[in-house]
Amino acid sequence: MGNARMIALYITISLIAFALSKIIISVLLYKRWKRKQIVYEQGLTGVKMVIFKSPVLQSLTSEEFLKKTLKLSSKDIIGSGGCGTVYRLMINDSTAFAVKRLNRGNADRGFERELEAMGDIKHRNILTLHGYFTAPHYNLLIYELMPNGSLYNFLHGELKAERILDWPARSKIALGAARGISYLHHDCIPHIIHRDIKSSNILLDQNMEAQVSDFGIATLMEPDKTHVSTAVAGTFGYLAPEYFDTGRATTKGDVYSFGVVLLELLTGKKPMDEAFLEEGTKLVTWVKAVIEDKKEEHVADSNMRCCPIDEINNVFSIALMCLETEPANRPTMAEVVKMLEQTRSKKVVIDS
Ligand SMILES: Nc1ncnc2c1ncn2[C@@H]1O[C@H](COP(=O)(O)OP(=O)(O)OP(=O)(O)O)[C@@H](O)[C@H]1O
Repeated sequence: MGNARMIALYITISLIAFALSKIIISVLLYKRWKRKQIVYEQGLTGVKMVIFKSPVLQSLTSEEFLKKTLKLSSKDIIGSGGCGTVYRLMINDSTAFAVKRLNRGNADRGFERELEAMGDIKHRNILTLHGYFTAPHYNLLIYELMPNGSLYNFLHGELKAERILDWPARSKIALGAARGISYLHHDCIPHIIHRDIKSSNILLDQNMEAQVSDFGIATLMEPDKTHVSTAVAGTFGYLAPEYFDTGRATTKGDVYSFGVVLLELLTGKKPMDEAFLEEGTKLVTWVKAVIEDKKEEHVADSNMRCCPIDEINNVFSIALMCLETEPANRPTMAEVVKMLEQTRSKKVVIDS
């Protein structure tokens, strides 16, 4: 009798737990669905626009947004890359977005789920995705517009001559980018591998704070593959050596690419600078040789006005750790953040 009662009690508890879990999952799914606002959907033409609710977008009407998006033309282009073209979308004098046109159409549910997951990520060092637009022959991603463009443009592009980045600005960008990547690796569930860390994917806001962009793009472009190929999963000069053998993107591969970005910040040189190619070398090999000879201050970018030697040498050492040939010997991004923070705080102690 006692046993029968116990069994009945267990069954009742299990049923209540099952019902409760169903209710919780439904509430969570409903909340997620509510968070999204479908601005426009036209089944016949296969066009759909989804804008994630946010304070920035509250005052905009769907028609206004859609009309302006469809009017984008070559005069609005602000950049282009392997996956598509980026446009400036001016809604009014005070509101603007960056719209990235991906050269693939026919979004499936997996593509949309991926974008919704990207829209959920909120971090001060990760570029915010505000929404997307799908059409039969192309897709658009709607991002926050970064007024200062990319780190690449400051170090090697048209902004190089106009505005020189001093060491404090570079050190702030390095730490911000490291925090953004660390957030993707360690705090997002499931964890996210960026796959294409490079200076053109580190954008700069109005305060020259780094925002990491383009994560997930490689997966979006090749949705059916278990791993992504070199053509879209990374950029030569930034790819970790093991990638050429395995073809697999890993968090330690991101750490290696971040090490290359640190060298770019320290030396002001491109990873595959023409001068290196002529000599049959590359930035990483060149810097490793220089550091072995303990001559790192000779390769620090002479455009940085003040050069706190100790701090710069520390960051060279952090870059070298990231660039270890054996992935297991590289630090995690969380460790890189800690080391960069310690380097900066040491400087404050010395300065004060
Ligand atoms: N949100 C944004 N705000 C301002 N400028 C942007 C934004 N997104 C991209 N850009 C600019 O557009 C350029 C091209 O970006 P895009 O991501 O298409 O290519 P990429 O990262 O340079 O190369 P690839 O896509 O081949 O890896 C960037 O280098 C940057 O200057």
